[in-house]
Amino acid sequence: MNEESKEPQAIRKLAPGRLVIASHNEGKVREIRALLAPYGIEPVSAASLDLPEPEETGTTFVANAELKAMQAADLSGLPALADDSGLCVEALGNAPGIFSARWGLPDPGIEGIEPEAGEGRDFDRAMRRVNAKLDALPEGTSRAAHFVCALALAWPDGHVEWFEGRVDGTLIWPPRGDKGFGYDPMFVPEGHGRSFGEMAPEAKHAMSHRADAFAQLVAAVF
Ligand SMILES: O=c1nc[nH]c2c1ncn2[C@H]1C[C@H](O)[C@@H](COP(=O)(O)OP(=O)(O)OP(=O)(O)O)O1
Ligand SMILES: [Mg+2]
Repeated sequence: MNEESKEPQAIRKLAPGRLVIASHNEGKVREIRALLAPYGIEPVSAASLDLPEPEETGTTFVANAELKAMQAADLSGLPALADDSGLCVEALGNAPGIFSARWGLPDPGIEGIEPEAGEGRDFDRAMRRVNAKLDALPEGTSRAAHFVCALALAWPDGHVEWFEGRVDGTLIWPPRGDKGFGYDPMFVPEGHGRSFGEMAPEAKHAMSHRADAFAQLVAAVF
């Protein structure tokens, strides 16, 4: 398929305002909007449609992305794009992984993570917990980590397509930068000196797990 024939198909399938971003995470929604903008797609967010936040009962990133996308497509009658992502720390058996958002809660209900006082999701807390787990391991333990992003695109007829992206890097302490979201300030991508928290959005989009998954989605769908 040449470029000219791809363009009209993209517009027909995913017209502006005809795609729901099935995410309640503002940081993610901001990034997904920026990644879709070059294709002329202006999605509506799950929050603006008052869609509920489903329970993420899957055991993989893909399963959770699929569940979030299917629920949003079902409730809205529109195609829906969901993102399930997380930080995998190799020396921690790839934790926090699919529980990356939960590690920011005062009591994540996860064995080996002490409950704390407080309310709401807090990524300073989540990053501190990751760093404490690494510090408890023998000196010289690898601080290698990767982010994973699974995207699921669900159509109202029940058809789902999914894509998975990844970026490798190292965890630093203390965290650096106030850009991005989540674990960005403690993650330095391979071959770079700055953390995701120190990078402008365009720099992060040039190499992130989310951009990697998006490239696959764009190649398959547009
Ligand atoms: O680029 C990233 N930079 C930093 N941290 C990141 C990134 N990508 C995912 N993460 C971490 C934080 C996030 O909270 C969790 C995903 O959990 P995840 O369930 O997929 O998302 P969520 O609950 O925050 O929003 P929602 O499910 O409504 O899309 O992993
Ligand atoms: Mg979630």
